[in-house]
Amino acid sequence: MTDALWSEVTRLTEAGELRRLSGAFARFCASLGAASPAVLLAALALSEMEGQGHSCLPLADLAAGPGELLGWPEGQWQTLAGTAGPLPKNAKAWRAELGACELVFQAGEFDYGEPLVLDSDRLYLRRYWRDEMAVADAIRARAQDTHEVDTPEVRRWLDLLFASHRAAESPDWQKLACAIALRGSVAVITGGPGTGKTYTVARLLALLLAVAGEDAGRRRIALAAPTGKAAARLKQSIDKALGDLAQRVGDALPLRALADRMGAARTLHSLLGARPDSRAFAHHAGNPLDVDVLIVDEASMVHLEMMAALLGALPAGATLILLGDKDQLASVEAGAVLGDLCHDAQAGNYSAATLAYAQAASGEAIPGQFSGAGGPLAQQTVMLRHSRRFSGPIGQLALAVNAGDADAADRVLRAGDGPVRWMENAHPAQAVALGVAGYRGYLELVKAGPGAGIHEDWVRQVLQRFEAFRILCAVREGDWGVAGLNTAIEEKLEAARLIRRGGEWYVGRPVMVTRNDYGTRVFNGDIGLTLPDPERPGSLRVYFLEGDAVRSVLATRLRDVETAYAMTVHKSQGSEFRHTVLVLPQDRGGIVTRELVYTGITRASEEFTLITPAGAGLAQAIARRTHRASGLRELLGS
Ligand SMILES: Nc1ncnc2c1ncn2[C@@H]1O[C@H](COP(=O)(O)OP(=O)(O)OP(=O)(O)O)[C@@H](O)[C@H]1O
Repeated sequence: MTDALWSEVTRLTEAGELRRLSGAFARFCASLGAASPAVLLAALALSEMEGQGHSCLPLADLAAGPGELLGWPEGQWQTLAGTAGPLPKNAKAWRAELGACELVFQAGEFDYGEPLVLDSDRLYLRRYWRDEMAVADAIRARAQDTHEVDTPEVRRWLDLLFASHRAAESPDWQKLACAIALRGSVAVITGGPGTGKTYTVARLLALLLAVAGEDAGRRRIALAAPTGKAAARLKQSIDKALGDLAQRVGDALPLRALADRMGAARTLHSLLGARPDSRAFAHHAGNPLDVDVLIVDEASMVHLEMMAALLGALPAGATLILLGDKDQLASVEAGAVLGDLCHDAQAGNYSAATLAYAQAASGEAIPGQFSGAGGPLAQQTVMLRHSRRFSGPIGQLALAVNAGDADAADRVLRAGDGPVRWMENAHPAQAVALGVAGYRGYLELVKAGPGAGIHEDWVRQVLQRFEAFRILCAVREGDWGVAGLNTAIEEKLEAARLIRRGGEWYVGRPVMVTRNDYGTRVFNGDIGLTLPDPERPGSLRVYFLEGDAVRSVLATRLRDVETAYAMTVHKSQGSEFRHTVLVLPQDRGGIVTRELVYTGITRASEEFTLITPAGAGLAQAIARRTHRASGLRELLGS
């Protein structure tokens, strides 16, 4: 009876329409025991959903046909579903069908370790269900764990710490964020670029120190981020903010000692103790992290499994502060954790108790429009709403895109002066020419060599110049994608005699690491430049910049890398470039979304160029939201 289904699965797999893994998973389910073709079809769809970052398959989507959600061509789901015989007609009927199957675990039943889990009206792969439950339970428990605060004392400190400026917004959400974070064991501070997340968190650290009294010197504070670059950036900005603050508060608080004691910011992988060839980390509930306060930046990049591992490894008494921009693209892997956690961030939905506490502790009154009946996490979440370094045309464009206002975005793009440019109806050659011009600066410095100067200083300068410009793509394949542009840019750079390729590795080649390698300590997403090894003439090393520190690995030791003149917007998260060029492909439906365009724009600090071919459908892209199915919001009770 399942023959028709398997032959359609084979056909779709061979046509590249279906992941090989999904077919294999469905067959694995079939091998475990009696499962109807309908259940096998659901397992197949669930695996495809996972491949696209969804943590579950809502039964309503299954009943309606998840073809659109999966971005499948019209009719493809119907054809596949047709081979599975008559299917349950609605979510309720699917629930009954799946609930009766011995491959499906339901809460309350004896757990045989079935591969599929049905929770409420969502179907999960067991691993994602376990992670989602773990994240929801841990966050809920932490959000409810608020403690008594000496509000007059906190107010005095906040007035001192925020004394040097007039708030750019009313109420002063930065001050409120400190007060709210102080009382709990979790806080989420979200905001767009330049809204002062790190500025705020530096003051929060000072506040924690101030109220810790005699314990202050013993508080262990750790900084972390999903990538090495983001971690280095976090440390740099916190150090700077603490340094500025120290100058002002003088001896009132030992802030310099605090900065020294914090040590370097680490990647989440390294903080948790990632081990080669294992998904398990050295730190977990049985061997928790040795921290009192953990600050995680760029939290939008943290996927579900990582968040579950992080929360599992955090001691109960420690405080977790998550920083990030909820409107950026979600993590590459499954989940949209920050987005889910920030469900109430825009509206606030603060309870009367939160409003009263926040006013007493900060002196700031949260306007009535932000009051509501949000769950426990909403009470511990603050959105910073005013950007300080992003107010010009780039900021206006980002705001317009984020608000879904295609007309406003169009106006900024067409103004045609200043730092924003739109090359419309363009040809890929124009993106290539821009690339050659943009990369010329660092390649000329490479050609000039270190001269009589210090090799490391030259390397740092070259890397900094390379970091000033980047081409970002929405897709990997095709003339408008990473692969096509990298090839074309390399050819043109060679023709312009800016590079000389003798083989795969050549002087000046920028590379991106595509897989974690614990042996060489390079991680997925790290970007480095290939330059001569000063110790061994004729051999090449790849140099990575982390903050101001330079690290290098012998080029031949790097296995999983790709050339990185152009890279995907996804991989650019956590980085910022002086001039960012965003290349969008022809609209093929589904790929280019509002979050992708917003993330691309917000990578630019001084100059932004958009390049689109005819028929790019920018307005449609801005209207299209990324949707990731997940049960986290419901599980959190918000
Ligand atoms: N209340 C404030 N008063 C004065 N300057 C501020 C204030 N808040 C932020 N700034 C300044 O604005 C700039 C951006 O702040 P910050 O780096 O903390 O933002 P961010 O939200 O962390 O940005 P990103 O998302 O890019 O990391 C910094 O130069 C910071 O010193």
